Amino acid sequence: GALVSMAGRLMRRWCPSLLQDLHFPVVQLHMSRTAMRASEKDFENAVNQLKLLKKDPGNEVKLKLYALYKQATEGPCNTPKPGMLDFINKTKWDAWSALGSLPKETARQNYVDLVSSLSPSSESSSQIKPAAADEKLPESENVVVTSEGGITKIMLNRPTKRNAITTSMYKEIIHALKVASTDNSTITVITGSGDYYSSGNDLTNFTAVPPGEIEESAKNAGILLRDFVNSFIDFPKPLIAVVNGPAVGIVVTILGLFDVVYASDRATFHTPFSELGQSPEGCSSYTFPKIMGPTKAAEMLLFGKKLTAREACAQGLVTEVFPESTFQKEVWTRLKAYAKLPPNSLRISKELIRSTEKEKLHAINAEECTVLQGRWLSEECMSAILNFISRKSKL
Ligand SMILES: CCCCC/C=C/C(=O)SCCNC(=O)CCNC(=O)[C@H](O)C(C)(C)COP(=O)(O)OP(=O)(O)OC[C@H]1O[C@@H](n2cnc3c(N)ncnc32)[C@H](O)[C@@H]1OP(=O)(O)O
Repeated sequence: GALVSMAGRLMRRWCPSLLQDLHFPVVQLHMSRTAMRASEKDFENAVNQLKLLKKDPGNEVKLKLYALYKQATEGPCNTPKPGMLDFINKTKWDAWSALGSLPKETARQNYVDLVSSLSPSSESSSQIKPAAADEKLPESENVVVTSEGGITKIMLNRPTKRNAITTSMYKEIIHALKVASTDNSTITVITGSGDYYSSGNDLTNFTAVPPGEIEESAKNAGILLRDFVNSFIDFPKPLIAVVNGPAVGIVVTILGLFDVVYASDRATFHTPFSELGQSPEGCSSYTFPKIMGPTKAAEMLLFGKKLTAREACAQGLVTEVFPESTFQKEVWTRLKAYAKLPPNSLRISKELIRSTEKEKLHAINAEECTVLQGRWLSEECMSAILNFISRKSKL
């Protein structure tokens, strides 16, 4: 005990030197610039962007940046572990080593994402604006965004297609979340219009691709998916899913990134990835086993077991189930009360609950997108999608 407390005191005393030390990667990166590939341009920009930060991001973030930088430029940590009393180098070594075999490309991307989350626009939005008159946000036909009474509601509005999400809808949702993260609202809600919550990815997203552009298109879809999921990982306010009906694919997998999930007893939860020749996304390969245990998660993610709302609630994926007849009334009454809570307190509490996982989630998201990109080019996936289009298969 005495040794630990002495170590703590020394660590606190040595903190300034830890901070200085962590600037090291920036310098080293510039020395090795010529060795970079074109795809590393973003990484280089991120390093430059970091130097423009006005606010010190704190030791914890600097340590993460250090570890990601080392992983991105040198790969997994295989240097000898510094001695017990070499606190600073041991802390840095631990952070780098904790990234395990994270691919260099993923580390680079995570570094870029982390720096972008620290950018001046994020800095200035760390405080919620004082309450002002309720405002109407720009609307599109398929993603309808409204803001009223402290609640920003993002509604998937393509009921004739079971609210399947098109490429432009992904972009609209990303934009809506970005706006909601700094608007006057206290909480943000995602829901669907009509009978379905959403049937997930619009399977025709992949069918309008000219031959010869398939790989490029899979790459772009991977980037879009990564950005989409990142916007949920980073969303700073309480995020609530109001699952009004059946939910399929991506809209189910990202539920692990929501703070609260309310479901009608008519809702079902289905992740048919194997059937589609695909693999899990939305960080579900990590969040589902964590939420429901590995064997229940495997039944859903590997074998596409469809859960009823009550089963999903018993597994911890859903917070509470309401009878369809009173679903909207009960849920919205509750949400209106929650939206009256102090917004800054909610945001700070969410940060406490979620911050320790953020970096890991970004890494998992990047990895899942890389794997999926490969899956989309596979024979298994292409024929599953063609089967759906030609109506030979329905879930
Ligand atoms: C950036 C890329 C990210 C990729 C990662 C995401 C992965 C996923 O989300 S995987 C999950 C994909 N979703 C599906 O596989 C669902 C496919 N849909 C169905 O199986 C069924 O449509 C149903 C069970 C959801 C509903 O069945 P039913 O009530 O009988 O309705 P219909 O099948 O007649 O559908 C009505 C209408 O809607 C169209 N539609 C439904 N879902 C989709 C979809 N996911 N993609 C494209 N279109 C969809 C369906 O084609 C019908 O259209 P019309 O024939 O024009 O009426």
